[in-house]
Amino acid sequence: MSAAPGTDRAAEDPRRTGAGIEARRTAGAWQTLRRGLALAPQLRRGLTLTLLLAAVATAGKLVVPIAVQQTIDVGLLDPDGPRLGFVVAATSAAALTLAVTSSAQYAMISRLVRATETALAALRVKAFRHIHDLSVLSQAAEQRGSLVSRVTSDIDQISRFMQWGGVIMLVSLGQLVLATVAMLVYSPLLALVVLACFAPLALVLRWFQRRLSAAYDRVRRKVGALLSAIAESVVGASVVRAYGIGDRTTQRIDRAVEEEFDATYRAGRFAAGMFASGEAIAGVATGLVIVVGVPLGLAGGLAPEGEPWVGRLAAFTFLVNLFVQPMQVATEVLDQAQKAISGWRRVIAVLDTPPDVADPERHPVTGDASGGGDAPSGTAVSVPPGPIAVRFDHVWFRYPTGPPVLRDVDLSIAAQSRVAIVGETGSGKTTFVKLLTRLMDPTDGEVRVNGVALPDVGFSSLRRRLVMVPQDGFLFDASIADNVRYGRPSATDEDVEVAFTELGLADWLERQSDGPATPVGERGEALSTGERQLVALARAYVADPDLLVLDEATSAVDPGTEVRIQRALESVTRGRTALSIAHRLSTAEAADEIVVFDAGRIVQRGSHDALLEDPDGVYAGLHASWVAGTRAAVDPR
Ligand SMILES: Nc1ncnc2c1ncn2[C@@H]1O[C@H](COP(=O)(O)OP(=O)(O)OP(=O)(O)O)[C@@H](O)[C@H]1O
Repeated sequence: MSAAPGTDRAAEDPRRTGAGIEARRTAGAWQTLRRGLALAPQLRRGLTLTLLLAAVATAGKLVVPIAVQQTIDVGLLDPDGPRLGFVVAATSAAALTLAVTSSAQYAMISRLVRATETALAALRVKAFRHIHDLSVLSQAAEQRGSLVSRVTSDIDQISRFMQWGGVIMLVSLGQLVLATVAMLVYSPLLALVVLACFAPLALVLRWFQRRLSAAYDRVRRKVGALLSAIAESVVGASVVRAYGIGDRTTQRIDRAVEEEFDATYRAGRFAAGMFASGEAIAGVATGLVIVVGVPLGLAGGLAPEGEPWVGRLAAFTFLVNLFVQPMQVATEVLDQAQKAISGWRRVIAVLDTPPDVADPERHPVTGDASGGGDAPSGTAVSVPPGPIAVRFDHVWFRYPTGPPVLRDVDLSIAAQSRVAIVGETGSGKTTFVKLLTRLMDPTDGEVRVNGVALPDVGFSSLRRRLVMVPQDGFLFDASIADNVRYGRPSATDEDVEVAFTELGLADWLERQSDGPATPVGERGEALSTGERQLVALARAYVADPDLLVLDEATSAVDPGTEVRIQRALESVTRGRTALSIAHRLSTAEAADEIVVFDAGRIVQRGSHDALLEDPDGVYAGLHASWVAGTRAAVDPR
């Protein structure tokens, strides 16, 4: 053996370890935003025009206060009497400006929505494809499920911020600056009064926002708990009924509903408090503006000597409102910005995790499995045509968390031979076939098909020529025919029926209520375990691979179905290289060769009869227990 078998390339890769992912999660906000923008270039497209429109929309906010001031001071309170012509001109100009700025706002928001949705849709596709590629080694199926939901909610968070928070942030900031400048121009003293009122509000809002943020976190946790309580009770409905634990399950759901209600109500109260205090302080500030402004105006402190000041005071009350709005939303927007940045961080961390098993068609085999590279590399090859021969060249494998489970497996399998893989539970059989079908890559050594190393083979060629029928033969919630078509999407109804006939299952198919169109239910629940296997075999048959890998189901089926499965297996493996993980004596007996695994090593190889000649061998032991098991099944006494 050339390299230390305990060295797991995947597990040692710093990009894939927990520490590596954690480091990326704590990357700085600026760095994260830059990476985020690089990953979603559509966000930057046309951004200059969008920002310009935002500036126009924000400037428009000053139209009303200025129009009010001009109408009163210049139009109505002119020393020579009201100038109605000016009032009409001023209000018309204001209306026109408002129409322009509202259109600018509409255009800005729709541009922003289009840019973010396009970018985030592309990001979603990229992230989900990548999660799919992360495959079996580092994650169990459930972990992948939670990764999918995490990425979904992270991207939603980013989208919410980009479309709502981002706009508000831009407009609010501009609004705050404009309102402050306008107030300072009209009256620096009154402006100071307003600023003094809002200083404590900033503190109050910060306090509310902290609590609100914690309260919303709690709501999210409670919603999660509620969903999992409901999902568990639905998925495990049969166990709940079988053990009569319906009451306990209902109580758990009731409790979860109550806690979710409490959390939401509490968060709602904080939000109400936050907005109410903003409104209250705006009211106080407006009151103070009047209280301080009127004497100030009367004393000539609001306008130059001889000029009217009432309009300025009225305009001030509008400016206070313009000033308070950004203050009210600022903390919430900042909170959203934080969440969006941490969402970006997590999505980037997922995208930066190199796939355990990279498709050379999509991820170049240059050692740079950066995860983002979708460019065709041109290095992918196809499995050479003809029947498939397999070579395991001193293969070692260990899962990231444990000791080696395959040890120096060195094996050649001739094309078109039928091989049964046998061994005690946990001896490494499933791991062996996962390496053959490239669900995982060896820690050390190499697997080749027709002389080509598996990592060089493009997935499209690999999946066409090598098919694995897993133990549970997963069925989708569709008809029997549609499930079979997953093996070859172009298969016609006739092809499907021919497949069942060829496998000796025509009579079974006919007996189904609606023939090939019979729905199988969720996960195939409307069929028995054995029947699900029959459909899975028909699916493998229409896929017409050159190498078929079967993980035989361990669950017992009735003798009639057992005979059908054996017959179907016999047909489906004919003329192909076939490897079966055999849990049944009959499968082992029918094989051309049996490979016996024990504690990760191949300990015996040969035909059934030859292997039985060694009474102390592992195979003889397995055989004895099969025979005993079969006898017990026939005669349960
Ligand atoms: N995802 C995993 N992570 C860590 N260890 C694993 C994982 N999958 C399997 N193992 C371990 O690898 C060893 C071999 O497992 P494998 O599933 O290949 O055995 P098997 O011979 O197919 O068993 P069975 O007949 O029960 O299916 C076992 O010790 C198992 O605990």
